[in-house]
Amino acid sequence: MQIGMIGLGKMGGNMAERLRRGGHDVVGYDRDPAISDVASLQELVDRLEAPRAVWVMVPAGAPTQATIEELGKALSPGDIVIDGGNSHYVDDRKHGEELAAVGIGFVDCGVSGGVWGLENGYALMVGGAEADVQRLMPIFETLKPEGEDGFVHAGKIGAGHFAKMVHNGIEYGMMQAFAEGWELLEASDAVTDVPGAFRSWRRGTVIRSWLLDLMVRALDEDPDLSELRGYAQDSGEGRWTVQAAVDHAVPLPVITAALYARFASRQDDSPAMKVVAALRNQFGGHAVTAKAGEVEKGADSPGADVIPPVEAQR
Ligand SMILES: O=C(O)[C@H](O)[C@@H](O)[C@H](O)[C@H](O)COP(=O)(O)O
Repeated sequence: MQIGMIGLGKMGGNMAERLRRGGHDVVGYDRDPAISDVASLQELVDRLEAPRAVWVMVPAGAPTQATIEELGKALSPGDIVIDGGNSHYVDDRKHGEELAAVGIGFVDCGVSGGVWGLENGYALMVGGAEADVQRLMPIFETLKPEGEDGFVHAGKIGAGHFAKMVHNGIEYGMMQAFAEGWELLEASDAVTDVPGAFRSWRRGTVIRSWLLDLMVRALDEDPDLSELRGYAQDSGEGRWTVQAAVDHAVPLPVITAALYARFASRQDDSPAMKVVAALRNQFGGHAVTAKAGEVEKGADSPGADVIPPVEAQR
């Protein structure tokens, strides 16, 4: 079928390519004229036959909001907008209502698979009215991985991004568990081949998974990850997962800790731990470490209350 794709970056560009390979007629628009098929969003709309389907694949937040507002003015009743970015499900409800007011359908679609999706297919989590989703099935069929799984019509508008948000929360927790296991193996001298241990877990174990495969790939490229800084960004989905958990009073200790570990990774020096050190010094005279890195003496001798690693105690 014919579809417009707005945003031809590493996700939208690859999705447009997968759709073309699947026989669809894709008209792509990007702010970068070098990769765009048309000069403007209006030209994209003019090039599509009504009733149109336009897939928005731009960063969540203000860029998605601005694009949907523009489409609300340029499209006609009966057309459908699909938001395939990592939008907050709360925004979907607002976008759905705004477009419905001018007769335009709206479907939210959480997309997983990253840069591997072009070849492997993208897992799709869709929210919207049954009739709109059915109309878009040829597109979803081409984008999704081959076989039965990799697609869900999760519920009404917002459900697709809600499902993707929870998926990402799980992603945070799983990645953090691999990360902590790796740090412990590296800290101890018990296992002399740490990349080998991870590689061995890819077959037969309970924790074999794509994330484990990617971990092995990263260790193949840089066996002790010495090229990287321990600094992890986040793009919002983990925060929204924790916020939703608070709204529903659902305990989410693992995902919350994984999110906070990312925040901690961005601090060169922890303000909170300064307070802990200062209070230990105040009430117990325990040693503190000065900014320059020298140990300042408290009532204890420096390091007296530091428990040595188990290996050193033997
Ligand atoms: O399923 C996926 O393909 C990923 O989850 C993808 O959507 C993206 O890599 C994350 O959104 C990154 O999220 P953070 O920047 O929050 O780690």
